[in-house]
Amino acid sequence: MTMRLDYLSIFPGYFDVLDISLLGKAVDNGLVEVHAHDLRDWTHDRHRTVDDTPCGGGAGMVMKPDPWGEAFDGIIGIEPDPSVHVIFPTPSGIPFTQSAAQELSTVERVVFCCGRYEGIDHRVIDYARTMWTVHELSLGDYVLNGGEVAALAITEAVVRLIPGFMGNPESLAEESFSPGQERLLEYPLFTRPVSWRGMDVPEVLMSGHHGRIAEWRREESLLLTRDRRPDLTD
Ligand SMILES: Nc1ncccc1[N+](=O)[O-]
Repeated sequence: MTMRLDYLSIFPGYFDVLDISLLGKAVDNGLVEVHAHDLRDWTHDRHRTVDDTPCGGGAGMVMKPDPWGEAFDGIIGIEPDPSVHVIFPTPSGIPFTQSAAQELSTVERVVFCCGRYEGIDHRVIDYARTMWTVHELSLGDYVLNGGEVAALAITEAVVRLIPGFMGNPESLAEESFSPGQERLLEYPLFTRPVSWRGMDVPEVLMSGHHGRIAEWRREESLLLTRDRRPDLTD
């Protein structure tokens, strides 16, 4: 299965980065197909206007609905299709989690709508909900200037879970937030040299005793999670 990813933005250049590293490899081996679109291509005035002042007053500008609607018609189509997943990255969205990434890694088509300014006219989201499966997702409680960086982060979290993407699927099993791992943070990792600037790799890891190593790692995960993310332990 090839996943098709579309990105709608007034800064489509943000998505050139998808041509490099693992994501580039996924594109090369046909696991994903990436299309970035400039929202201004669906404007008709000389200034290629995509925003206007907010109804009801208030600071900043709001993205007009018309370009989005025409872009949707051109990129996705005019027929409802719940198999298309449309993602609006927004600080007012549902927190994006590894389980959401897991679910999205199985869909065939994802369209990222990257808002700028103060946001997108709400009717765009309401319209999208009548047509496709819509996700308003937040990466965290902070404000970025637009949805592009969040769309890249969500893309990376999702694409790396597509079967066949990672060389060694084993490496996915033990990560933080992996299903079946309970919800524990990953234990500290070490590699050679065994001694580095006066600091040694914990002896247990060099013992070859797999039971004790597993026990040490679980204990470290529990301590770390309790200390940094007590919310995950309840
Ligand atoms: N935090 C955010 N700020 C702006 C746009 C999107 C965001 N987010 O978390 O997805």
